[in-house]
Amino acid sequence: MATLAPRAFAFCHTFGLTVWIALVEGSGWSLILPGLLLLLWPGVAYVHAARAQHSKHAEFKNLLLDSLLFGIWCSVLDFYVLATLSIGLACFMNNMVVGGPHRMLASMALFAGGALGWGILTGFAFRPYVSAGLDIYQGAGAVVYFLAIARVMYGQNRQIGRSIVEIKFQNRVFHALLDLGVVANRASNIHTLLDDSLKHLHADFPEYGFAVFLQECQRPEVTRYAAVAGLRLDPDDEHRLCRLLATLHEPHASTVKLSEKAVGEQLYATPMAGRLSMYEGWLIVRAPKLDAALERMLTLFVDQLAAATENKLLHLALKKTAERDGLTGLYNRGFFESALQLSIQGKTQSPGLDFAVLMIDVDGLKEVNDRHGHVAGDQLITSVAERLQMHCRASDILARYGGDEFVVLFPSAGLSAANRLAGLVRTHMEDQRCLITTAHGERVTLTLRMSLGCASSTETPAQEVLTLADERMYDDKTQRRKQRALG
Ligand SMILES: Nc1nc2c(ncn2[C@@H]2O[C@H](COP(=O)(O)OP(=O)(O)OP(=O)(O)O)[C@@H](O)[C@H]2O)c(=O)[nH]1
Repeated sequence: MATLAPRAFAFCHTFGLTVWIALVEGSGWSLILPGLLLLLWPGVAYVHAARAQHSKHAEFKNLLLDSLLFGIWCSVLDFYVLATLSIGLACFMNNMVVGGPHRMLASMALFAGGALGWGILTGFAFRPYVSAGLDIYQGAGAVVYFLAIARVMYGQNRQIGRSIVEIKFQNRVFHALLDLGVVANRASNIHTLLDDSLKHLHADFPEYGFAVFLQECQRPEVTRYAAVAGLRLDPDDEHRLCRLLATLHEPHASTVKLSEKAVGEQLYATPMAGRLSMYEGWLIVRAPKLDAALERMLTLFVDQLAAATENKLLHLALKKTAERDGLTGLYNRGFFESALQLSIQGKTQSPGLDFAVLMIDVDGLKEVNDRHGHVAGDQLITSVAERLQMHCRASDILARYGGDEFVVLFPSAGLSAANRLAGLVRTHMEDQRCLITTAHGERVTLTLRMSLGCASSTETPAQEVLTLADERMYDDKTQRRKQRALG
């Protein structure tokens, strides 16, 4: 399509040449009438290329047909030498540009074939020179034609340059989106997810600065999560920005320009607009200006970030429900049993790898429930859980095993670790006072009493460690009951 104008010029110019020669020779309409057919070809070629499924291929074919037609026409014009040279050169060059040496050779063959074929059909006639005026006409036409072709090539080169820039940008966007997916999968919580996502975005697009804020839907003034990368925001700036975003709480569909006065930098905010169930999210970007490409990119990032955050929130909630006890927040029995199975397997595979268990039972919960109600019983359980948690180390697995039973697994420690914790519980919790509020609002002080049982894989086969700890805990309980009865 781009070559329509140069091609139309070339054929019109050749028609002019034909008329000139016809007038000089006096051959009149016998040359001019067939020459008129030449004028039709650029239009036919254009329609052919425009309607073809692959218009580029159709245009390349048209360039080959140009060679054949011009070969015939050079023969018709008795091989007027300047025309033959310039027209032939134009055909070869055009084909070389679009298809390399092979296509140029094909163009040469068609040009020569057209010229020879027509010569054989009509008898060869040679008239290499007509007049100086015609030479000037032909020379000027050739210059205009080659310059017009150069202009077409310049336009196409610029377009290619622009396309390359756009493709590179889209490539970066694509890579950044992939990065976000990987980061989201790896992150163990929302803070890490947002921090790492923004770090990757900033590494992929160092020319922009990014920030993300998740505000509670019901209370937009409360920002629950925030992450920043490549922005110079001090805590005051962050607060100002959060307040500004809270005022934009009405759902926005697209990116909004934020007031420069707020943080001293030109920032744009793209909303996550309903993509998160519990939060209103904003992706902030520092950019010199907002154009269509940047806005498209921000929408993609926001989609990806919102989907990753929502998935992570759901995943964490599910994990919590599956692993944690609803009342105390400690691990539940299911999680403890899976962890215990791993320890048992570990002991089978590496006999030197010991583990230990401590069982803890709160004495008198039934009485608390009966006397003060279940709310008070719940408070007692929660209070014990919190105190136990304080004495456990990060590697200990503390779980609520039953109503008033707690259990601690020491996955890679022996009996001494279990005894150490049992000692701490006896010293710091036994006989401690625990303040609870009954269902009727009365404040009651209870004394904490607990029965304990420790066992380790150095004492009994791995599968029986928990049973042994349980038996020891009941022995302890029986002992304590006897002592209390005596006391
Ligand atoms: N408030 C409350 N009570 C619970 C919960 N789970 C179990 N219980 C109650 O805890 C009591 C446990 O009874 P027992 O095993 O006899 O406990 P205890 O009274 O401490 O007696 P010993 O453990 O034998 O000293 C039962 O009354 C259960 O109904 C809970 O989540 N909240």
